[in-house]
Amino acid sequence: MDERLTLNKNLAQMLKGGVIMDVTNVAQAKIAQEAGAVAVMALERVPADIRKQGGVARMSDPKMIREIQEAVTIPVMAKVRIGHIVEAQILEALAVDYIDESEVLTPADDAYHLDKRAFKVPFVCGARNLGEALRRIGEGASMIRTKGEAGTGNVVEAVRHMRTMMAEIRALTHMPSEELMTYAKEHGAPYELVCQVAREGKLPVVNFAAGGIATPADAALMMQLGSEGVFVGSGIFKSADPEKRARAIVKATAFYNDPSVLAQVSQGIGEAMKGKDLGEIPPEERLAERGW
Ligand SMILES: O=C(CO)[C@H](O)[C@H](O)COP(=O)(O)O
Repeated sequence: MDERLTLNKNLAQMLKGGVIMDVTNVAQAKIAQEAGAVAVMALERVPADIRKQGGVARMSDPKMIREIQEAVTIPVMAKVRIGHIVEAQILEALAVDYIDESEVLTPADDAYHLDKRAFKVPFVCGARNLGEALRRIGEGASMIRTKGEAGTGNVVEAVRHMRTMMAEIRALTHMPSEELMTYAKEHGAPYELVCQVAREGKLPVVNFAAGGIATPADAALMMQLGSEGVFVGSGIFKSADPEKRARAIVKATAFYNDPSVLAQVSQGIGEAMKGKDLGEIPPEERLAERGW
């Protein structure tokens, strides 16, 4: 099982520097692939629609996932509700490339996340801070994404989560070894993983940013803050011209440190999704608060 976990972690490294796009049908999956996405996330509704329509958001119809798997050659990810063991078994049976145990869907279990070591397929999980990331990695996640606030078109939470994570990692690298156990206790993080981050100055798995990225500049910002790639959903398919915006976000993610390329790819790509101020979202509708 540990060999499998190492393999899965290495597999996720291959996505580095890339954009993973939420897609809800074959046409969108093809747009994503042609734009240069490194993977697609197959789901029935992008987070902005999940937010708008309300109700319980569940794993997508396997038929839709299969159609997308047949239509593209890049990896296909799909989401399960937090703690939903059977949805994860179904996605593994469908041979998706990654499972996202996602707070964007309505949690199935309000106490326990999945034991991801019980599966062969790699998992990606959301986190707002280092403690949460290390708990998910301890459960067997092969990839982390900061949560942001999905479906808002507002990057502020993604920035906050990435800055928190990077600041906590930096702080650990300066911490005297006798303080690490107390840190582990206070952050609810496995001690061995805390020691590893303190030694290496980075997470033991690849770390992407997600939630609210809506422009090429947003994607580049997350990369400059230390992200190793980005997930974009609503920001592309709720914009005026998804094809142009998808291509621009891919290029901006690759050339995140080159303002002249960023200026060029940001122009003439049509209107961005409208977006929401975080103040408009009541606390009970904050998706990032789901999970622990
Ligand atoms: O949930 C996700 C990752 O699991 C989405 O891919 C991501 O959060 C999309 O958010 P947005 O719609 O704001 O781009």
